[in-house]
Amino acid sequence: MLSARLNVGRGSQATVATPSELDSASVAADIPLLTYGDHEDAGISSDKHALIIPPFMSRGKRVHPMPISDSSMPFQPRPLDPKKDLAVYGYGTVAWKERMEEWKKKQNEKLQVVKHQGGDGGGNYDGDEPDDPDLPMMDEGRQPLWRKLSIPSSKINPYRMIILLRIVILGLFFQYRITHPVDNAYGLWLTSVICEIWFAVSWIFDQFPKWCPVVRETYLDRLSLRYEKEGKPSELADIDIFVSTVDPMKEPPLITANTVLSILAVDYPVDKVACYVSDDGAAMLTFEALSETSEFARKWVPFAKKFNIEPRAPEWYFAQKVDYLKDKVDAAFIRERRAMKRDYEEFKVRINGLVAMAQKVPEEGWTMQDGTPWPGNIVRDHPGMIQVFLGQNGVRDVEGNELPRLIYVSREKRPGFDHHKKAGAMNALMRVSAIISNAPYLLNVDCDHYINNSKALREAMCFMMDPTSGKKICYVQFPQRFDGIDRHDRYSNRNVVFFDINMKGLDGIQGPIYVGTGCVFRRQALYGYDAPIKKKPPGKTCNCLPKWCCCCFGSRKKNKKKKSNEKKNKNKEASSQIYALENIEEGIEGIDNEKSSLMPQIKLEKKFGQSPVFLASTLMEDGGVPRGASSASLLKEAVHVISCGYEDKTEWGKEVGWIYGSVTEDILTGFKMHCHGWRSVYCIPKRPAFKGSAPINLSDRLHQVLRWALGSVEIFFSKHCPIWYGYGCGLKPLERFSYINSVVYPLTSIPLLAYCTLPAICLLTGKFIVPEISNYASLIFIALFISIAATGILEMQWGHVGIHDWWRNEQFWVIGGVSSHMFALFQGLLKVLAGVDTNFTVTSKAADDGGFSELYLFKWTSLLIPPMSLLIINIIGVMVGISDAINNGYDSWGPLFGRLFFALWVIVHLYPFLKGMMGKQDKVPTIVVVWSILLASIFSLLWVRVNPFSAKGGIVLEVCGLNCD
Ligand SMILES: O=c1ccn([C@@H]2O[C@H](COP(=O)(O)OP(=O)(O)O[C@H]3O[C@H](CO)[C@@H](O)[C@H](O)[C@H]3O)[C@@H](O)[C@H]2O)c(=O)[nH]1
Ligand SMILES: [Mn+2]
Repeated sequence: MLSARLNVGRGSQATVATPSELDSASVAADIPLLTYGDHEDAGISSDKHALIIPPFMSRGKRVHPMPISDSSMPFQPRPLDPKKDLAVYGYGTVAWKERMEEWKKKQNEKLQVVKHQGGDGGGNYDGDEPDDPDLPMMDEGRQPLWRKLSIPSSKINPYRMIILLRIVILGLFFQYRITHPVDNAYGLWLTSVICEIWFAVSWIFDQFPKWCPVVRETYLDRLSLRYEKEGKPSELADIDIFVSTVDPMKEPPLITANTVLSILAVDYPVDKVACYVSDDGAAMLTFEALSETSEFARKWVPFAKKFNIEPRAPEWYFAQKVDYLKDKVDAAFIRERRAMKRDYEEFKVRINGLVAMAQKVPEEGWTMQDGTPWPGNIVRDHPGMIQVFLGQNGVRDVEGNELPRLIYVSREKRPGFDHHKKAGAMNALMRVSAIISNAPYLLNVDCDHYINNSKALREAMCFMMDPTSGKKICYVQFPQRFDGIDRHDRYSNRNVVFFDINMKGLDGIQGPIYVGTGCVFRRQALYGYDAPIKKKPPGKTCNCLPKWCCCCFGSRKKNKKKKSNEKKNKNKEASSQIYALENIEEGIEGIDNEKSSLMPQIKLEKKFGQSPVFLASTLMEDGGVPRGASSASLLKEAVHVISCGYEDKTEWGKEVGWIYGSVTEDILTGFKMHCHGWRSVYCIPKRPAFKGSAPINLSDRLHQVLRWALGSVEIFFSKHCPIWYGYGCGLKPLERFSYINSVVYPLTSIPLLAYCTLPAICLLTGKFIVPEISNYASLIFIALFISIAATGILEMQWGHVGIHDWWRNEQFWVIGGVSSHMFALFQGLLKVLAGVDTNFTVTSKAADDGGFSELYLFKWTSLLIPPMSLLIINIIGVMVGISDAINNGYDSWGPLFGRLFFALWVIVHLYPFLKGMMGKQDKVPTIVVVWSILLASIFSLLWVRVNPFSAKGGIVLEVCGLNCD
């Protein structure tokens, strides 16, 4: 039996025993399983073996040496990277080549008559993107890695025309509305006009960011030609991938495991991928499941790569049907697929076994295999934990190939500290990854968002690594796509209108907003730096000009920096010198404002916190791990940077990393970057890059929308409100419009609620919000109606959105508006006025996908009251109106028509809600009925009292009585 040492905080050490099946031959000594504790602990360095964190398999079939080597050796965690190491030996080669390529490209561009196809009204917002589709270049590898496709002018120009027309019509409409008050229903008229003005304003904010939509096309083959030259190691950049998970009960480990497997099997050089899993729940279940996953990955990854399968998340892969007869699949594949399926099934059984075991927590908490208690037993009060499950040196898959790294991280939690939910978790991962792998790019995904297109990372790299435009890009956002949504998408979970229309529009301005998952970042952009200033036109040779001019060649700067790093390859103590030198260089080269002022170490510490290793890593724009630090200190450092107090008095969450202060940390984080002048890019590969799950029952969906809206309200009331924040910085006006739209939309719930109540009031009182309509007025109304429909239709056309998706979106806009958004508004106000904290209710991700039983699941929530009440009073209104008309004869049908139309508009929008309420059993839960009838009847009675419509009052109650049982 082998025992492994556990690094414990507060000076003690414990030993963890792993099962006896451990292959002892592969391990020479005690190996720590899990690193945790606080920074002050010096225990690590006292034990030589503790310097080695093994990527181990807890059920222990194999133990592998750790990529972080012994302290006596210079720290060298990865094999030579040709791009970086070339820089060390002869800096000239790469940079020179790039310059040549750039020069040639520009020459070619000059020769070309640049055709601007279609819709240049919006034109090219940022000058130097490669816009020309077909430069006849000789070498495919030198061509741009992507190009922008404008929407054909035949589609976009009519769209713009209609928008302008709609503005004119709106103007006429308001002129009429304001000059024609309704004398006998002044209140109704005023309310409706105020609502309409609000709708018009919010329409403007929503509409204009869609003025110039673009889509983009990537060229993966060119990326490959450029950076993966034959016979040479790949020059693609490293990527650290972050997976966040918090509650293994709501986020089943099998789902997280699938996401992790899809990451480990991604089509990218293995030594350039590191997967970090953040466990905010400090759950031993997650830990154990990950351990199983790393073992299963050794079979899964080679299989997935060998047969080039898609998607590389086994659950979803095996859910696909393969027609063995149709596609002439080869026998080896069939055999191996079958075997793999069996293996996966066994894996699932093991995971489910773990889940079953985790259902009942033992009284004394969880115990690890050696009998020591699991450090995360108290979820709110536990040390930081790090475990490297897979590393690169020595960890092999069953075919003997290397695997990407897999690292479990659970940041320290102590009572009395604000952990900042997901944003805090992401920031902790950012620091750990900076110390362990420090890739220049990061990808973050929710635990349920697996990689559906194994080339997704390459897609992102086409933008990020593009020599001309890449440097300005802070992130590449992919649309969120979903599995397991009912065919009708009843609650508009797919969000197609947002992902296929709004986001494409934003891509034509300054880039899509960040949506929290499926997004590849430039690490430097997350560090709160400004975007690089626009390059000077090439042609000037840098060689003959003073050094400060060299900012036109970022690559040179970096290589220089590498060089200086290389030389000072000593140890941590010498690192302060590195900063000084780095900073001098930065200062001279003046690449960005913040770094340009000589930034002494103290200043850096104030910004990033007190970790010399981390500070050093931030200065390496090209990534890579600072040399000269011992692995002991790195290990200590990694645990140190995930400690609770680390962010105290730093800029984390304020200017650096994921930004705090809102449960929708995503909007805020992206917003900050755009304010720093960065541009983002929207990438929609043909095969969706990522797929996730969405809440499919009504209550969960409403709660999700509530959280989003609450996040927006939080931003609205914060200093980061886009209405006031960040003028005079890099944020473009139309981009600002969109951010304003994304934080004010919950306010629309108030006028929306009023507007949905109006038709019922009108029907009950026999009054209306418009006076007797003239011909002119009806013309305007019809024109407005048509222009609204036309913008919708044209939008659907250029966005390739179906009418069904569009309609669902409209419906859910009303449903969510009158329930979730309104509650969010009040919760947000409570937070501002009374300091009541908001919490992040995680949505449950269903582990089994069959049958949509979830769809019909009914969970009571007060969110259901307002839409239900609206529905009831409008139905009552319609009945009263009709019976009234029947009583009063033919004449009263004319005026009734407008009111009925208005009420039916509300009812059809709320229809999916009604269906959701019915559940499967066609029965509305009693509590909802009671509440809604109560509200609706109080309301109706009030109206009966208030106005002399009393003759029909009896009918109100009668109808109600008939209707409601
Ligand atoms: O304290 C927390 C709370 C949540 N999460 C993670 O945050 C992610 C998103 O949670 P989920 O409940 O799935 O929220 P959704 O509404 O589905 O998520 C969308 O909206 C969120 C903002 O509200 C974004 O953070 C997400 O990336 C985006 O997919 C999950 O991976 C969680 O594990 C944490 O890591 N720590
Ligand atoms: Mn989710």
